[in-house]
Amino acid sequence: MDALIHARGLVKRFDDFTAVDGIDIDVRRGEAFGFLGPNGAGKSSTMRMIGCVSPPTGGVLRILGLDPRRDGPAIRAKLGVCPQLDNLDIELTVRENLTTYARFFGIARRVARQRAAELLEFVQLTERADSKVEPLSGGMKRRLTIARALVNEPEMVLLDEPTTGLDPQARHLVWERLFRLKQQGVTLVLTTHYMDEAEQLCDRLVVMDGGKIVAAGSPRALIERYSTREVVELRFATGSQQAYAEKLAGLGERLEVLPDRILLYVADGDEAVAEVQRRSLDPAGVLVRRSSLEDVFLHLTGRTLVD
Ligand SMILES: Nc1ncnc2c1ncn2[C@@H]1O[C@H](COP(=O)(O)OP(=O)(O)OP(=O)(O)O)[C@@H](O)[C@H]1O
Repeated sequence: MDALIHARGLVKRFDDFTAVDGIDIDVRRGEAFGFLGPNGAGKSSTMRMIGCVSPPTGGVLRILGLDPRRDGPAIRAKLGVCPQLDNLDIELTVRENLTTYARFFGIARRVARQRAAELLEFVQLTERADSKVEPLSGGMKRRLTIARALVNEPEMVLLDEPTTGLDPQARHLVWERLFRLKQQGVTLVLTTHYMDEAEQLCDRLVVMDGGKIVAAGSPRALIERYSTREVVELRFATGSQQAYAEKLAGLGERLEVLPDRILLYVADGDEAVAEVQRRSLDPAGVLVRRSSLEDVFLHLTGRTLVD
């Protein structure tokens, strides 16, 4: 197996706090690999170790077959990094952000200009090439940061929460570009706390919580293993959720009581709704949907991903 990232028992400690608590991962060439988890799960700390900007405290870590403790500069030269917060140079134009960055990699000026033009086309910013960065929308800045991460034609691109803070339309544009990169065979490694992002983009992912991996696999395999086919969401206008939960006993495989709704895990949602009606429960709101990674996370940790 051609593992671009190989980690065994990887640990990151800050003083006496353990942010990453002995994780094992293998990322293969050409796949999109995700770290899914809530804030503070240890995703960014892991990414920073992979990006060779933060040394591991313990365990084994190999990136592109090299040792980050010894070969940091050589590894970084082959990576594209899209950090959680855009750190573009706001005094430069859109194009200059790419050409200037290219110089850090020793790319000749003429090649850099050509590559910048191609990348701006790719991220659909050609028309803004000569404008300053400041007035760009959040989505445009994100796309420019992604373009910048591609300047050195990296073997692997690291994206820390690529669409956090973007509106739905801007998120879709970013997803679409990342999907295109994936189709071109670029290995993508991303962190996210959005289950839909993980489902859309990742071939395989690990679910992290409290510095540990609590589950690993493809989105589909995780849903099949840890959830049911459908979920019925019930909202009750009055009375205690717990009292309703008791009346729903025996319905479906599993039941979760959240502060604002009850989730019923079932094979057939419509059948379950009919049974709810037979029991004269009369919920104020009913929604039948397919299981998602959110349900996997809830099942594994007892908490929702985004509170
Ligand atoms: N430099 C640091 N010093 C001390 N603690 C840190 C440091 N960096 C991160 N942590 C702590 O480690 C834990 C994991 O943080 P990390 O940023 O890796 O989580 P995350 O899953 O990426 O969450 P987020 O979505 O907020 O970035 C957090 O509790 C955080 O406060």
